[in-house]
Amino acid sequence: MDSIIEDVQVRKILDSRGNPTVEVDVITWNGFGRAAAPSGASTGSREVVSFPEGGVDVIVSEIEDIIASELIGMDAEDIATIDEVLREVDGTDNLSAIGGNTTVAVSMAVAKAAAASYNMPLYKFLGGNLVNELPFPLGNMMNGGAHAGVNAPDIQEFLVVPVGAKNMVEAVFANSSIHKKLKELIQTKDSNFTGGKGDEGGWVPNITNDAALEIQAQACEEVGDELGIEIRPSLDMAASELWNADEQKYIYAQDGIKRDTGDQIDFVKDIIDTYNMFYVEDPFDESDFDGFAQLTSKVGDKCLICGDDLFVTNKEILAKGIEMNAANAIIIKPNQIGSLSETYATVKLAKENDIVPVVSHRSGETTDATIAHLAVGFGSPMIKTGAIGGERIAKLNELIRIEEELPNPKMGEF
Ligand SMILES: O=C(O)[C@@H](CO)OP(=O)(O)O
Ligand SMILES: [Mg+2]
Repeated sequence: MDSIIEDVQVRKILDSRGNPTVEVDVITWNGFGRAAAPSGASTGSREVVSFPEGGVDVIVSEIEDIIASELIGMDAEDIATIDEVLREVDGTDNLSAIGGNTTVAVSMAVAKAAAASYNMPLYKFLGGNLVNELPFPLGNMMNGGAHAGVNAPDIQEFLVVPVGAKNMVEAVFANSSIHKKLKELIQTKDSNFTGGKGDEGGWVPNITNDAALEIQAQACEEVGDELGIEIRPSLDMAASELWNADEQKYIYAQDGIKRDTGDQIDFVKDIIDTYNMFYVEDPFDESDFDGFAQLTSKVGDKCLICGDDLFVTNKEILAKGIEMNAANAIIIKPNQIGSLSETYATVKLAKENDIVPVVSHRSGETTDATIAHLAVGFGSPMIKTGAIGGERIAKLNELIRIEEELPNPKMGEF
């Protein structure tokens, strides 16, 4: 009774890039849940479609009523059934009729309303009373590729993980210290640096990939020494954006270099060895399971090789990756698959097969902090959600609050 849905409301709001997105309110007899959907820039081709034709306006003017009439009277606790109803309402495989961003925002708002109906935080509603692990923040420090301008490095994201942090507060502030340190270090390499930032709050320097890798490592070492904790460099190469299918090469425009798959394997392996990388995401094109598998077999014992565009949070595609030993980590973005229950199914399969699930933001975000709760509730040892900027700190600060609430908090285990 407490969690019976009484109303569903959809509105158009801004995302961090100034684009429209959907926010959904779900009202139950005794609760209320609100969630907003993010948007990607370097999207995987097998992701569900974010918005229907006509965009957010059509969702508000036409789809809201259809969803509300289906969901009113249902029990918000029954998330999986509600997610099925949303898929039925849509009727397509890729959610193009009502949009994966619509379904995911409804799905997350339903879960939050169910939790609120019983006066519970979402992480506890999803994970139970015994969850006590917090995710290490994978923080974005410098941006290139599709998240930055023409003169930036080709590698999309230069990230760090404060693997030695003993708690969330220490981890979050270690990342912000690295961010500050990098501003100084960029200035030594790029005298025209304006302090400009990319879509996720990382700096956008006009320097080569090599120079960026060097100062990333230097910042980790210097700040790590100052704070007395180990901080490791990481990357999201978003290599689908670099792959030219006609030439069968990865194009590094900033460096004027083209690499075939063999060169790319050597290049990435060399970076991992040289800089002691903790984590490398999407080092190959989204269709190249074989390239992923080759790299994972070479370095998977010492580095997380993570599939984002490769797996698009899709359980069936992950199953193929598991069979091929393509990766040992997976990015978890609810709006790639369109619902909370399908997101959970993918996380579960990953964990059962020792694949590290990394709950993640998108490059276009809102101040919605739901993914902080998903990371804790699903027991994800790492969360990728930037380092600074309002829409990024919304999640990090929520994790600080969750740490304070937990009776026995500890950092996650890999
Ligand atoms: O590639 C990525 O991992 C993400 C988030 O960092 O970017 P986007 O949301 O543009 O896909
Ligand atoms: Mg990625």
